[in-house]
Amino acid sequence: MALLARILQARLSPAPERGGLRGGCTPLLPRREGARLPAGARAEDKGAGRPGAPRAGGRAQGPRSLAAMPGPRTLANLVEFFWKDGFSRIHEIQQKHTREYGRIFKSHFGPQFVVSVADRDLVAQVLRAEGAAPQRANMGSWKEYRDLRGRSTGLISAEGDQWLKMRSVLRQRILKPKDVAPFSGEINQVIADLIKRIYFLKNQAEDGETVTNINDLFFKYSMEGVATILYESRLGCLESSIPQPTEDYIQALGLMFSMFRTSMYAGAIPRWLRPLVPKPWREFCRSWDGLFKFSQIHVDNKLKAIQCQMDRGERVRGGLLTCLFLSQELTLEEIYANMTEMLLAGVDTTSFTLSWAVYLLARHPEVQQAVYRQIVKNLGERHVPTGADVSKVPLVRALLKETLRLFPVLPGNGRVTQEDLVVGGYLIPRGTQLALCHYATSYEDENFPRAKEFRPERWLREGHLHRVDNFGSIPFGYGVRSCIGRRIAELEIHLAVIQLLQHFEIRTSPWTKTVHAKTHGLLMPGEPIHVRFVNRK
Ligand code: HEM
Repeated sequence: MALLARILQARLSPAPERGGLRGGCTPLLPRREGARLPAGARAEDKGAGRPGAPRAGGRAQGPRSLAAMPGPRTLANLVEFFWKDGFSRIHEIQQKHTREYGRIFKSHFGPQFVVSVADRDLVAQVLRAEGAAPQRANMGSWKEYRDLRGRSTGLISAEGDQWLKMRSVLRQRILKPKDVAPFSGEINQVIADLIKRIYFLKNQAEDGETVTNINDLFFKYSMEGVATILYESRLGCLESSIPQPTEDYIQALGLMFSMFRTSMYAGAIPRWLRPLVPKPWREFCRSWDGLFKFSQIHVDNKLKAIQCQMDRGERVRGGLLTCLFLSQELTLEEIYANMTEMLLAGVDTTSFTLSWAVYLLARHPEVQQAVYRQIVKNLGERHVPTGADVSKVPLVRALLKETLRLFPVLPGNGRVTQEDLVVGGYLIPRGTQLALCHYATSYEDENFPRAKEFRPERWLREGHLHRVDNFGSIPFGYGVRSCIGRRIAELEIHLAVIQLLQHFEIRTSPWTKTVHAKTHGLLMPGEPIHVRFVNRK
C-alpha cells in the first residue's frame, strides 16, 4: 500500500531536482484562489513526505491542503510532550517525527498548530522568501507579560514596525565582525580572569588538573563577557568570592533559564485553563520581573555615571549602552527591554557552545592538536589575539561551526507565515506557525557526509571560490531576523578557545563521561562535563 501510495504520489507530484543552496527549491507560489485538491488526495497523501517520497510538488495539480499533511496524532503528541517530558527531548522528537512522517509534517501542541519543516532546501525556501519584518512564532506569552506590566518589547519579542525600528538601531552597532572587534580588549580581560580561575580550580583538584563542571565555569565566563559588553561593567562572576548582587543575579539567571521551559508550558496552556493550572504563568511572570529588575539596575547605574560625567563637563565616550543613551534613538523602556532580552539570549547560548567545544576537543585529541598547531604557527604561543586575528586561524572558526552543527543551541526555530505559501507541495495559509527543524537537518548525511562525526575540517574553504555554506546547519538563523548577537558570541568563543589552547592541553579525565544533549528550551549538555587542563609548559 505504502509503495502504491508513493508511486501515485510521484505521478502527481514530480520531485524537483535538488540543487543545493541556489537551486532546487520549490518556488513560493502565490495562493491560487479556489485551487482544488485532486480527487482522492487525502488517501494518496498518506505516503507523502515519508522518506523517499517526493519532497515538493503538486504543481501540475495544485498544492495539497494541510488536511493532507502527515503528522503525529494530537493525543500522542500531548502524551509525548506533557507526560513523557518531550520538552527535554525536542531534538530527538524532531528526528523521530522526520523519520516517521517525512520532511514536512504537522503537529498540535495544546492549542497551537505547527507545521514542521525538516528539509535543508525547504528551510532555505522559507527563509529566503521572508519579508521585511519576519514574525517569530510563539511569542504571545512574552508579549502578554509586557502588556501586563507596561513594559516594552525587546528585539526577540517585538514584531512589525516596532521590531524594524529597534533592529535598525542595534544592527548598526553589533551586527558585523568589525563592529564587535573593538570589544576584544574587554573580552580579553574576562578571559584573563577565566584562565586565572582555571589555575585556581586545578590547584584545588586532587590530581592538580581536573576541573569539574566546566558548564558552570563557562556559564560565569559568558555572563561576565556579555555583561561587559551590554552594561559596560564587570559583575565579578569569575572571582573566588562573588559579590552578593552578582550572586543574586546568577540566581535570577538560573530562574530565567528554567523559564524557557516554563515559558513553553505557559505558552502551551490556553488562557482559560490558567485558573486551574496557575503555576506556569505565575512563574513565568515572576522570572521576567526578576530579569527586568536586574537589567534596570545596571542600565540605571550606567545612566547615572554618564550623567555625572556630563555634569562635570567631561566628554562622554563608551560602548553599546553609552551609544544607545547618547543617540536617543530608543526610549529608556526600549533600552531596558533590549538589554534584558539580549542578556537572556547571550549567556546560556554562548556557555553551552563553549562547553560542547571544549568537550569535543578533549574527546578528539587529534583535532585539538591540529587546531593548536595552527594557532602556534599563525599567531604564536602567547600572543593575545584580537578579533582581527581570528581569520588567521580558520580551524578555530571551523571548530565553532562544527560544534554548533552537532549541538545547535536552538534545535529549531519558529516563524509565523505572513503570506500564503506553497512549501513542499502543501499550501500553508498565512498565519501558520512553522517550526524549522535545524537539529534534524544538521544530522542528515545528505547535507553533511558522515554527519554524526565531529569533523571541523568539513567547514574549511578551499580557496576563495568554494564557499562552504549549508542551510542544513544555520545555528544563528538566516536573514534579516537572524541572531543579532552572533558576532559577539563568536568573538567570545573564538578568543576563549585560542587562549585556552595556548595555555592548556585539554584532556579527558577518569570522570569524563559520554555527555548526552538535553533540550531545556536550548540544547544543553545533559550532565556536568569534567576535563583536565594540562599546563602547556
Ligand atoms: C552561540 C551563541 C548563540 C546562538 C547559537 C544564537 C542563536 C540565535 C538564533 C538561532 C536566533 C533566532 C534567529 C532567527 O529567528 O532567525 C537568535 C536570535 C537572537 N539572538 Fe542569538 N544566539 C547566540 C548568542 C547571542 C548573543 C551573545 C546575543 C546578545 C548579545 C544574542 C542575541 C539575540 C537576539 C537579541 C536575538 C533576536 C533577534 C531578532 O529577533 O531580531 N544571541 N539567536
